[in-house]
Amino acid sequence: MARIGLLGGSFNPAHRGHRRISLEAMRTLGLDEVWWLVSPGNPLKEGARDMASFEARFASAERMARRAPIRVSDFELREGTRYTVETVRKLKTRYPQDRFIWLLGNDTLPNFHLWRDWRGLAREVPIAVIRRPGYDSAAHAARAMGWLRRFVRPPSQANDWTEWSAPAILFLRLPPDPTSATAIRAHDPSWYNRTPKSAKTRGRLAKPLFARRPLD
Ligand SMILES: Nc1ncnc2c1ncn2[C@@H]1O[C@H](COP(=O)(O)OP(=O)(O)OP(=O)(O)O)[C@@H](O)[C@H]1O
Ligand SMILES: O=C(O)c1ccc[n+]([C@@H]2O[C@H](COP(=O)([O-])O)[C@@H](O)[C@H]2O)c1
Repeated sequence: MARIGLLGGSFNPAHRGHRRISLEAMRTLGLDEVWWLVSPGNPLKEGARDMASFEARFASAERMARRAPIRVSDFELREGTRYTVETVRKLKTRYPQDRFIWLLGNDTLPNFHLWRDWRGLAREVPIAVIRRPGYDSAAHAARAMGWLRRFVRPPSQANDWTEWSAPAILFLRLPPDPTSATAIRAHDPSWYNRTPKSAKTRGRLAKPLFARRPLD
């Protein structure tokens, strides 16, 4: 059994905040790996004009994940899933021997009640929430927290998450990292026009990334 953290995102682009929170979560939750699930299209960001191509976002994630126990995955593109609840159900079916925990930044909590079947998602996997500067009060006042609050686990039990039955939600006490893709795009507005030229990346995308097990 591997203990796997799932970080879904647009990665538009990936940045050192993604890497840092993944490594910190790995340590705190006793994870073997973190899988970055590059979203083909966040259902709540449909039509976003500053969204780079999937290939460019995937390549940026691969660069940022280098030399870390982080796997960048195109699982959602291959499986045709757009909603996290579907993705997680497919992952659990595909990798029944592994245990998954969903990682998210607390900036996503205020809109979590808009995710498709978010209660169903919370029943599938425990959720670990990572603080972002400036989002604490909005996250705790989030509409979804009205229901999720009763499932909050103390940070002292973080390493025991595989023993929990979902729903379970844990607020990790990690040093907040201010990095954001929005700020990076504001600084370099043209990045999303670039597409990766590397044949290596095209080759990687052309064959199943998860042929057997992601780390094989
Ligand atoms: N610095 C950070 N600290 C904590 N969580 C983060 C951080 N950056 C991203 N995340 C989380 O990682 C996941 C994927 O994030 P995403 O790819 O959207 O990056 P982002 O910086 O939030 O992008 P954008 O600014 O475009 O919304 C989300 O759950 C998000 O909350
Ligand atoms: O399932 C949903 O309805 C849903 C709605 C909005 C966002 N998500 C997921 O949330 C993750 C973070 O997305 P983003 O764009 O904020 O990086 C990513 O995996 C999305 O697919 C999922």
